[in-house]
Amino acid sequence: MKPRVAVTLGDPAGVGPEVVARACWDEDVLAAAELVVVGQRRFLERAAEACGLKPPSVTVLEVGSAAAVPLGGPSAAGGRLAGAFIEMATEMCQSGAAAAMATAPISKEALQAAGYPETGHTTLLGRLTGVPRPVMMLAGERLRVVLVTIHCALADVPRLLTTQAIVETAIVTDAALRELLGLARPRLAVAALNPHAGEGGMFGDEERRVIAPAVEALRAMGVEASGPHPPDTVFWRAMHDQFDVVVCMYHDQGLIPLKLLHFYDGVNVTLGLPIIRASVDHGTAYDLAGTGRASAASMKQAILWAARMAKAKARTAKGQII
Ligand SMILES: NC(=O)c1ccc[n+]([C@@H]2O[C@H](COP(=O)([O-])OP(=O)(O)OC[C@H]3O[C@@H](n4cnc5c(N)ncnc54)[C@H](O)[C@@H]3O)[C@@H](O)[C@H]2O)c1
Ligand SMILES: N[C@H](C(=O)O)[C@H](O)COP(=O)(O)O
Repeated sequence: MKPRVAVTLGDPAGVGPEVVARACWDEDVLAAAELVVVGQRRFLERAAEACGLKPPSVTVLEVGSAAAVPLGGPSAAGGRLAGAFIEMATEMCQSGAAAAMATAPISKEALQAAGYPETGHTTLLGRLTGVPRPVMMLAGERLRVVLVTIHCALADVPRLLTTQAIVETAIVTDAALRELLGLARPRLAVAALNPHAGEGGMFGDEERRVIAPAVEALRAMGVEASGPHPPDTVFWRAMHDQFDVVVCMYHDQGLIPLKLLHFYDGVNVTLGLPIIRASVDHGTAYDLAGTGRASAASMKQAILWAARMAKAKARTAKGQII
């Protein structure tokens, strides 16, 4: 049986509805999952028209008000609807009405203009499911990265980076790669923060004070972790199969290499939640909204990943080997 995947439309002012409309016509997607679009048919139809497609014959769960949302920029109205779509998809996953969710992009600015205190899906899903530290993983065929600190100012990173935060991120990652991706013994490379891993303390001491103790603690717990590795070479090594995932100290450390390799087909997966969520790796692309030119490759991958992880989770729950 195909897993039912709740697909949110994202911010209606961005390219979300267009990439969802395209994905709803994709043969691989339709073969892998039963789709329920969580949003509003008017946005899906507007998007299909922009893409030169017929409106997809997919179930649409109507959520939110009939407020007008102008294309091409953040607004409180768009943020309010985007938030409502995520809330509904989460409820569906929690109640068993859906096996997983796949999300189209939202704007953090619009979400906050609508009154949400969160900085994106990851923290919103954390609140809705009662998980204090969900882990953001971005993944493609060639590279996987997880982030210890996520959406914060670069100046705040050294303060937020603690041994405990690194250990918790790595433990969630280790468990999720086993359960959802079927890796028997995930190899985690923990990146350093400073150039050349601090060069013995010449360029910072976070490696010695914070990161190395985390690696030691993880190894004592049986996690196959190593590091702190110099950041300028660790991604290349992971890409050449020396590691299964790189544990990154801050957002752009991990997302620059990931998006350079996988902008079109990368996915963003939230680890450590009681529900399954995969997402596109790109944003609202307001500059493309309404043109029909946005690539749907990442949206397609997000739905395929959501379906695959839902199946793996169901098999693990039944005690079968993945
Ligand atoms: N999954 C998510 O919800 C998610 C992910 C990333 C960024 N965002 C948010 O999106 C908003 C805009 O962010 P940004 O401008 O930094 O990044 P962006 O990804 O929206 O756009 C960056 C560039 O990539 C292009 N692009 C993006 N998606 C594309 C696609 N599918 N096909 C072709 N080209 C595409 C855009 O036209 C733009 O030139 C921000 O509020 C950001 O926080 C959301
Ligand atoms: N850093 C994420 C990315 O670039 O894909 C992104 O901003 C999305 O964040 P949420 O999944 O928390 O919305």
